[in-house]
Amino acid sequence: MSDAAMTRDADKTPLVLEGLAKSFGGVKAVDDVNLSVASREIVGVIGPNGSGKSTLFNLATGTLPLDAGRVWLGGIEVTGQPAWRIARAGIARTFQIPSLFDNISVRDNLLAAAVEGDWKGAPQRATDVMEMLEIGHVRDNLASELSGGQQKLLEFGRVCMRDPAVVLLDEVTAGVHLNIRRIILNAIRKVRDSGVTFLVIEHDMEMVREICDRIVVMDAGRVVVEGSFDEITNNVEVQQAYLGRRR
Ligand SMILES: Nc1ncnc2c1ncn2[C@@H]1O[C@H](COP(=O)(O)OP(=O)(O)OP(=O)(O)O)[C@@H](O)[C@H]1O
Repeated sequence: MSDAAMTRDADKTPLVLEGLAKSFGGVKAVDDVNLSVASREIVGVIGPNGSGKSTLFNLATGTLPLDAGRVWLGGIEVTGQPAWRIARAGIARTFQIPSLFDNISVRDNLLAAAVEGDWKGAPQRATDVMEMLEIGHVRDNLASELSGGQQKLLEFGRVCMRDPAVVLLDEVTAGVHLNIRRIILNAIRKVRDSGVTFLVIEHDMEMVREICDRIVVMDAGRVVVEGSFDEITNNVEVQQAYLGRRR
């Protein structure tokens, strides 16, 4: 961590986003978003296409530079730091399209993720992760030989190998077979129970209902509503956001 890093001893909240903002030309992709995610909480981020969900993830992980705002991980400010350094501070993410090493095996993909994160006990952890995600039978296959769903499992496995405190999942179950969806849901719960905090972008409302403790709804770059599944599904503003009507 650089000298510029600041600590907030009183607040070890795993993830705090304060006033995040990002515009592309005239489009306010993320517009003054504030969000705290508590330890072991699974928070869902939903909203129509183009509402700013992926941009929010890119800002939180340092993949995109912020126009304004601050990011805190476990009480340590990481605002403005490069993505690799923010990753080392304990945040890991998946992408809508898995980013794997195509030409090495499943097991080596997992081990490579540990090299980037925490190598301690990596070979055993890789075995445990493959068992949890039910991909042990393809351990020696190249990543490029996997089905789309297996690639999603492997990407989630790579996140687990980094031993993060906070995980950001970007539509991790989109387009996968029901069986793979079940494996991912169970794995998320198991990893959460081990002490990890999740922020998940999800279009699958059934998954949101099953797994999220709290849901934030984005529309046009802003958080419009926050609450439980029942609260947000009964909310008029949410219905307006999804139907595309503006106040
Ligand atoms: N690199 C970029 N350059 C220009 N505009 C961008 C860029 N990335 C995002 N945008 C715009 O910012 C807005 C928010 O996009 P973003 O991808 O964050 O939304 P999203 O909620 O993740 O959408 P989806 O559900 O379709 O993935 C959109 O208007 C989008 O066109």
